[in-house]
Amino acid sequence: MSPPPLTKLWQHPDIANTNIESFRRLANERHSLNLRDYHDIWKWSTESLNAFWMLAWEFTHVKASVHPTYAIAPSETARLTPTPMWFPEARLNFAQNFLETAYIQSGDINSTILTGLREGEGELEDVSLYQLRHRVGLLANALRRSGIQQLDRVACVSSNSINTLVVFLAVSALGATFTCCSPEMGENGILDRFLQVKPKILFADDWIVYNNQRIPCLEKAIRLASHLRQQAGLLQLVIIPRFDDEYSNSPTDQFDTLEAFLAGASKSILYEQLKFMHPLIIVYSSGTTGPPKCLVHTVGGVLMKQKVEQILCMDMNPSSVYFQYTTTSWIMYLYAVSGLLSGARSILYDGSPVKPTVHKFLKLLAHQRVTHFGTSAHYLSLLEEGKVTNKDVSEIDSLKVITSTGSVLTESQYHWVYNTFGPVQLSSMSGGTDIAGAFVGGAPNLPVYAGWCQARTLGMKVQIYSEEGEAIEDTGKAGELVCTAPFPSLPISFWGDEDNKRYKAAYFERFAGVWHQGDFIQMEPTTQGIQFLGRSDNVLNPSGIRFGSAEIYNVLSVFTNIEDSLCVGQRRTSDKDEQVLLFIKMKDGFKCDWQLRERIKSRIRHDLSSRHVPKYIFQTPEIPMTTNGKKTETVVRKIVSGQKITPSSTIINPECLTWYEQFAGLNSDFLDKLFSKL
Ligand SMILES: CC(=O)CC(=O)SCCNC(=O)CCNC(=O)[C@H](O)C(C)(C)COP(=O)(O)OP(=O)(O)OC[C@H]1O[C@@H](n2cnc3c(N)ncnc32)[C@H](O)[C@@H]1OP(=O)(O)O
Repeated sequence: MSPPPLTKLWQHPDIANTNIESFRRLANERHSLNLRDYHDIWKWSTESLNAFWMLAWEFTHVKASVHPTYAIAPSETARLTPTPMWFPEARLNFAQNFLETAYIQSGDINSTILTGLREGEGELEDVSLYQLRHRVGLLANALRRSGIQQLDRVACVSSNSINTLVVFLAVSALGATFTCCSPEMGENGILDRFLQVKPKILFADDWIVYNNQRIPCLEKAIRLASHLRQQAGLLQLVIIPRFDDEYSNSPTDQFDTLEAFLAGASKSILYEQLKFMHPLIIVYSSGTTGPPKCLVHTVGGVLMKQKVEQILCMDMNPSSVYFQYTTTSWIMYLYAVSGLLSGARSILYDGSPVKPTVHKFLKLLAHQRVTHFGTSAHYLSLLEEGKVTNKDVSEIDSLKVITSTGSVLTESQYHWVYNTFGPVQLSSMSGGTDIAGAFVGGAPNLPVYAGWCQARTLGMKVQIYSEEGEAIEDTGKAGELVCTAPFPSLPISFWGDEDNKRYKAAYFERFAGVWHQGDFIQMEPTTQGIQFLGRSDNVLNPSGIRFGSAEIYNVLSVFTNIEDSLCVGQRRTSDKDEQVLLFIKMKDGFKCDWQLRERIKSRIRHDLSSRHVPKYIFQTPEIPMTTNGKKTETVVRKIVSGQKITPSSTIINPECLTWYEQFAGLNSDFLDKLFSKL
C-alpha cells in the first residue's frame, strides 16, 4: 500500500533572510563546503561535531573570558558515555551571557527585555536589562554574604516569575547550582527531590495563583524548610512575596523575606568564570522504580543548546517577543527564559492559560505583540474544543512561530492551527528534561507538512533503531528514537549516583553506548520529517505532563490494606493523548471502594500534585509479574491501549492478562460505566 500523500501547509516567505540561511552561507564559506539546504546542514552538524559547534559558538555570540580553539577532541566524538569533555579550554558564565548578550544584540540597556504577566491581571512588570542586572547583582551579593559558593545548591519552590529568574541568574553568576520545583507540587514530591540535592538556601513563593484562585503556600514552605534543615543542612528560607501582604509569622523565627535578605547588598556583579561543563542546574525526571532522578546539566551545555534552538531553529532575534507557557518544573522553563540569549523580549507568565477565559489569554498574546508562542498539543486541543476561530486570533497579527510540545500534535490539529492562526511556522518539538532541549523540532528553511515534525534538530544525531538495534530511519519503518553521537547538553551525571550506575541504566542499556530516549517514532523518507507514535517505555504522559509510576507507588505505600498496584498510561486513539489507569490489588478480605479511591486520589494530590491524579482507579484480581519479581507495566500498557501481545515466557502468571483486555480501546463513557460497576 502506498503511503498517504503529504500536505504542505507552510513555507517561509523569505528564506534567504533567516538566521539559519546566514549560518549555512557562513559554514560554506568558512569550511569550503557546499551545504545546500537544511538536510545538508543537519548531516554536517552531526558528522563534523567540532566544526559545527565551533561555528555555532561564534555565530550565536557566546560571551566568554576565554574562547575555545576547539569544541571536542577527535578521540571523544565517538562516545556518549561517560559524557565527553566539551569546550575544555573555555571559561564563561551563564548569567553573564544572559545579561550581556541581550545588550550586544539589542544595543539598548534601557529597553524592556522581560515582561511579567499573571493570570487575570495582565501586565505586572516590565524590566529593562539595566534593572535586571541590578536585581541579579543584589541577589548574587546577598547569596555570597550568606556563604554560598561554587557548587552549593540553591533551591526554589516558585512560579514562572521575574523573581525566580533573578534567583536563577544570581545563583549562576556565582557558579552555584540552581534547582526548582513548581509550587503546586506536593510536599513529599518536593522533598523526594530536594532531600537528595541538599540545598543550602531555599527560596519559596508565599502564594500560588491558578484557576481563578489564590492558594496560600507560606506554611508549606515553612514545613519544607524544617524538613530540609533537619535532614539536609538547609541554612535559610527566603520568602518571595507575591502580593503586598503582611506576614502572620515572624520573619526572624522561621524565614527571611526577600527584602530583608537583600538589604545592604551591593549591586555590582562579579561573574565567576567557569568551565563549560560546570554544573548549572539540577532537573528531575521520575521513572518506574526508585526516587526521582536528579539530572545535572552544565553551564555551557544549556547555553549552547538553547542558543542553537532559539536562534537557528526558531529564528529568533532582537525584534522577537517570546512567550513559552510553562511551569518552573518543566524543561520548557529553560526555553521560556532563554529568549534573552537572542536579544528577544521574554514574557514570563504565571497561572492558568485558560483562565479567566481562553479568549482573554489570547488577547494577552495580541497585546504583547508576541512573535513566538510556545505551547502544547493539549493546550491547542483545548482551544479547538473551545471553538476558537480565526476571528478570535485575528489581533495576534505579529505571530510568526508556534511551537508545540508535551505530546503528539495530530494531523488534524495541524490543519486546525493553519485554519485558525494562518501562515506561521508550526514546530512540533520533542526532547526532554534529560537533554535540556529538543531532539526533533523546527527548521525555518523547510516546509511544514501536516502531521510531521519538521526535522531532527541541528547537532542531534537522531536515528531510528529496530528491536535488534539496526538503523532503519531510511526505510520509513517505526522504531526507537536513539541518538548516536554526543552533543553538548548531555547531562554530566545524576546527582548522588555513584559510578553513574542509574544514569547508564536509564539511557545506555537498551542499546549499548547509544542514547535511548523511550519514544517510538518514524521518519518520512522523502522529507525526513518525524512522527512520534508514543512512548516505548512506561513513563506516564497525560496531557503532556511526564512522570513515573514509581512516584504513585511511593504514595500508595502508606495504605496498609493495599497489597500491590500497577499504574500505566492508556493511549486514546481519538486524540493520541493518554489517561492514567491505576490498578489496585487489595489484601485478602479488603475491597477498593469509593471511599478508598477518594482517599488515594486526595493523597496523591497532596503528596505529588493534582496533575498526578490517575483518571481511573480499578481493583484488580492479580498483577502480572516477571520471574525476577518485577511488575510488567509494558505488557499491561499495551493491552489496555488495544495492542495485541504475545506474553513473554518471563511472566509467571500470564493467565491474569486476559482480565486487562476488557479495558482495551474503551472510550471514557464506557470506562465510566464499567467503573461504576466495580
Ligand atoms: C522539548 C520537550 O519535549 C519538553 C517537554 O515536553 S516538557 C513538558 C511540556 N508539557 C506541557 O507543555 C504540558 C502541557 N499541558 C498543559 O500545559 C496543561 O495541561 C494545560 C495548561 C493545557 C491545561 O491545564 P489545566 O486546565 O490546569 O489542566 P491540567 O494540567 O490537567 O491540571 C490538572 C489539575 O492540576 C491543577 N493545577 C495545575 N497547575 C496548577 C498550579 N500551578 N497550581 C495549582 N493547581 C494546579 C489544576 O487546577 C487541575 O486541578 P483539578 O484536577 O483539581 O481541577
